[in-house]
Amino acid sequence: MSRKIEIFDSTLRDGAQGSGISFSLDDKIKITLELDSLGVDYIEAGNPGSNQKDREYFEKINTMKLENSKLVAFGSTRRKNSNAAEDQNVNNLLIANTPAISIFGKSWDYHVTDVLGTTLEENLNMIADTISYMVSKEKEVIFDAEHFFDGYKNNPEYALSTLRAAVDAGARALVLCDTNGGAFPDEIYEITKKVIEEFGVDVGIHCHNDGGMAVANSIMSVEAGANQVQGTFLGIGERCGNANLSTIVPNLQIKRGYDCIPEENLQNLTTAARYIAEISNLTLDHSMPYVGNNAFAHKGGMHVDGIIKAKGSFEHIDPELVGNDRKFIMSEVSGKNTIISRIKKVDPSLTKDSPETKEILDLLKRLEHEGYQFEGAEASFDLVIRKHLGRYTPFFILDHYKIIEEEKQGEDDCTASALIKVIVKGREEMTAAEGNGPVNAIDKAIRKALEVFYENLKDFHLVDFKVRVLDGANTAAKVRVLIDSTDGQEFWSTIGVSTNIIEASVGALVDSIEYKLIKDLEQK
Ligand SMILES: CC(=O)SCCNC(=O)CCNC(=O)[C@H](O)C(C)(C)COP(=O)(O)OP(=O)(O)OC[C@H]1O[C@@H](n2cnc3c(N)ncnc32)[C@H](O)[C@@H]1OP(=O)(O)O
Ligand SMILES: CC(=O)C(=O)O
Repeated sequence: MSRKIEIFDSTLRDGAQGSGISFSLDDKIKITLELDSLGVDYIEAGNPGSNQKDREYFEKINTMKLENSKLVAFGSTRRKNSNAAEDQNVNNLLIANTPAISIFGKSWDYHVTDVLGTTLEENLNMIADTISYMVSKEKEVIFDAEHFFDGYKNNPEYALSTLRAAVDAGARALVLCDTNGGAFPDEIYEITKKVIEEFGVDVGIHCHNDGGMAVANSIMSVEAGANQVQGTFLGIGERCGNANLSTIVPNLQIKRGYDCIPEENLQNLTTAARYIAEISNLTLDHSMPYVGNNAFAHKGGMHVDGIIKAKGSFEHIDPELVGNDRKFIMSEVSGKNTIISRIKKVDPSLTKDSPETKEILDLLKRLEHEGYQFEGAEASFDLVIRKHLGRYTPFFILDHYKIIEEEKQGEDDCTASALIKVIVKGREEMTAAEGNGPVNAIDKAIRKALEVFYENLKDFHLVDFKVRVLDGANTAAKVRVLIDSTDGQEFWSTIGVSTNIIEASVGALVDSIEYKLIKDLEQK
């Protein structure tokens, strides 16, 4: 039987201490339900002594039923020279009505004297008094020993005495915190081992990432015997963040055989990470291990060739295990194997050795040399393939366009108008539109003209527009425009390159509309 490691998620508490993170009440509820369905053991969801939103959250979440996770409220030991039963913040923890409570207390003597401003003895009393009060209220208490590793290195006897005070008062688990995030994996391993030998109770690990080692440190603590890992789901948190659970869980479960979340839920890891990023209003780092968009993306031609021949040749795990996908990225460092799967979508009879495949690869490399970058614009590359293979009949011709830019005073945000003429099946259509900038105006005018012929363009819109100046900053430099579009079902990206920004934008826009029309026709 594999050893059970409790997964303790603090996205909603320590994650919320990350710069730029602000969860609404609704966000907190959604993230809680997602973590519960993934099967994490504990969700530390807030500090009811800190703010009204956290108090409202506990009120609301307590009306819902969680299937897998225990809710935890978080707060400090009582204030110095007082009494836990009369401490407002301590009592606020009880209002949260959670089965478990995390109490954090000081374990570094320097913090006791210089931050709390009290005696070493009084800090031990604060720990013992607060925990025994919570235990008397039938709470499961998890003691977060703040700055434990720094404290241990400075004064091991005192750091251990804080843990002793917690255990004697009834704490169920001792969590060793690398609060400043500067410890090394070997130190974490040695110190965790000593604590486990000394106390024989459940021990957890809580690491911050200031030295870039939070994941490695958490894993070394588990290897030393810890059976709870605290972290945040995407590694968000104060300063450089917390240990990233979306990396730790698969590392422990797939690579080391520990039991972290139900086996069948591992394949939901990527979806959960993307959902939590969306709710947190974050762009998920494409390179994030296991769950990032590029975690299994192959660009080098030889790597793609290797993967096609032998799946394990350039991947540490099968991406499906964590619900992620393998991707091949088109670029000037591609080989024939990278592009053949896209060519086959247009003409299944072609193979890697067909002359057309070599011609398209050469064309790709030439276009990339001219400034195109198909890595982020695969829809445009599909059109390049179709055009080269003679499998492309344009749905429309943009005969000409004219842009008038306007300097307007006042509130009106329309700053440009476009006049365009399109030809569809021999019929001409002229339209004009105003927009917030020339690209917006021309986009509106083309759509207005084409919707007369193609009703399905009504549900299509642009979601992102990026411009990059190529070869230096002079005014004759080329620009590359990338447009992301969606019709609510699918996202696609197209590219245009020119010395003229409007021309580059129109190129990307026309490709995007053509791609949508071809896609819909073929799906009929
Ligand atoms: C390592 C960690 O992540 S610990 C968690 C840190 N998280 C947060 O700080 C977010 C939530 N915090 C808050 O909302 C606020 O700090 C509150 C409401 C809890 C407290 O606010 P205030 O009462 O105004 O105090 P403030 O935040 O300015 O100062 C912290 C106080 O807590 C005391 N304190 C700090 N740690 C502890 C502890 N473990 N036990 C008891 N008291 C503590 C400090 O000594 C200081 O009190 P003092 O001014 O009397 O010396
Ligand atoms: C408790 C906590 O968040 C820390 O020590 O980092």
